[in-house]
Amino acid sequence: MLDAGQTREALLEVNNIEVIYNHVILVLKGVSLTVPKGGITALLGGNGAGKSTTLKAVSGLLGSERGEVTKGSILYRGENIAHANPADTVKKGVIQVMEGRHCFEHLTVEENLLTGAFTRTDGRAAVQQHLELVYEYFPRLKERRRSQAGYTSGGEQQMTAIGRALMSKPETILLDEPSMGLAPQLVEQIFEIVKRLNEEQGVTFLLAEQNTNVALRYAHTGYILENGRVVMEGAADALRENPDVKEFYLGMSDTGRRSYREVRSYRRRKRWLA
Ligand SMILES: Nc1ncnc2c1ncn2[C@@H]1O[C@H](COP(=O)(O)OP(=O)(O)OP(=O)(O)O)[C@@H](O)[C@H]1O
Repeated sequence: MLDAGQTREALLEVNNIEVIYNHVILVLKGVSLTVPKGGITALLGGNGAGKSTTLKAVSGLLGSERGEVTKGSILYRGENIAHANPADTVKKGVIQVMEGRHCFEHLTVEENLLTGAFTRTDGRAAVQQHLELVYEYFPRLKERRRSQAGYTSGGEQQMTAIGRALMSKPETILLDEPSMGLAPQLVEQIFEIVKRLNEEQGVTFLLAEQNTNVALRYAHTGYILENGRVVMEGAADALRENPDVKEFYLGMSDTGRRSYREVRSYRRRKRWLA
């Protein structure tokens, strides 16, 4: 199972991109990554590392925040989408679920889901059928379908946000921090659904997470970002066993406290990359 992320064809290739906000704030300093078709790829790193910015660069949402890809390319199925508008990117099959859910609070859960189908041209019957499919994955949303989204729980709002993205019939979902603010049991439930959507519906995921532990248990491959650069990448199981990842991102170590010398060499590497 863990080879899935590594052996399949590349769907999305981010090549050495630089992103600048407001013409002056350099945030991504040459990020490259590959998302294989049918895989779950995790983008990891602490606060402000550049995870959301990377996702927005792919989905085309940077523009609304005065951000811009100033170098490099973003190839989706070989076509450069680095400067595409978000609606065109959705039509190509790539959609982002923003951090913090962003439901339309005054609309019902079902109305929220239906807004996700706005780029579709395959007719109401197909949309209705797809809605039922979304409810199969999120039975809780079916129960809550007539509730105003603003009055549903954080977990239900996260489900609504993912369900709404699914309504566009995406090939790839860019999922930003699905675990944010949710209890561990709910986080696990959401990741289980991600896994099923990946395995049963073939949806490719690129997910940004601060929760390294859960992300590396569900992803096939991972990239760790620090300060706008990729500092480590590899198969998820290899990253989970990596002593630096264990110590700095999973809060554990094989050998108890690691020696100052080892920590220093890691820091030195970080400085080198900075
Ligand atoms: N619209 C913006 N204008 C200026 N700077 C921004 C903007 N959005 C993000 N940044 C800066 O870019 C850097 C990376 O932010 P980003 O949100 O991509 O990080 P992140 O890894 O997703 O972290 P978090 O999990 O906290 O969202 C941060 O220093 C942040 O302050």
